[in-house]
Amino acid sequence: MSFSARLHQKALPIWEASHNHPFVKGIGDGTLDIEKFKFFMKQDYVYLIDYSRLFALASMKANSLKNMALFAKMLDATLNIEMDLHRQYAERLGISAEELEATQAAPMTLAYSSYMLSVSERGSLIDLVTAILPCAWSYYEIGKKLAEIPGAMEHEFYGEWITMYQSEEFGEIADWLIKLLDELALGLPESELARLEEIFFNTSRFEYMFWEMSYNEESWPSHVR
Ligand SMILES: Cc1ncc(CN)c(N)n1
Repeated sequence: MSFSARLHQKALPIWEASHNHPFVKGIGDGTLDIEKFKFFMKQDYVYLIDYSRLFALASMKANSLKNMALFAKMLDATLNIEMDLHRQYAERLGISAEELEATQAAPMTLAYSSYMLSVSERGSLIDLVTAILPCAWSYYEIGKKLAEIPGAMEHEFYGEWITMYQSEEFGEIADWLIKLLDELALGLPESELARLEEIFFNTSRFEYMFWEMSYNEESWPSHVR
């Protein structure tokens, strides 16, 4: 079994909980309360700013010129394609790009981005790739699953979100990260693999918690905002 398949198997119960989360189901059947989606969009935007920084860091830590260029491409795709989806949704919701960028990160957003940044800054390239993989891979899986629901991609509000995450271009990023992880993991001792498994498990948990936070619109208590 490849290392990525081992990680996927270990985190499967968490991934399934994400797939079955009412937030995700609500996007799929079009019933999600727009206020919850608005909360998610704003938090996701500030999350993606730090996620983009990780691609810049990955480019610096990359082991070849080819991989440097690929990480630079992912940085560009996140800043200019994925985040553009957020800017477009924001416009439809009456939020300006400036307001979106000035969103105050909620505790869970801050915890997730800070965890990924600290693991990636302290560790080597494989730590970074392991930390970001659930982000790219699980959204692609969710996108594909939701796209199977008849009419979901044509939904007048949530259709574009599903169309983006099920896209071939988005899938290529996930596939490339999976392949790179498996290459980097070759020959590593079990103690190292187990340490990486913990990182993957943690960011999978954070992915679930991000849906949970968004569904409940959980931020700082109003008196300490
Ligand atoms: C929290 C989260 N995780 C993953 C993705 C997909 N890049 C995202 N936009 N937001």
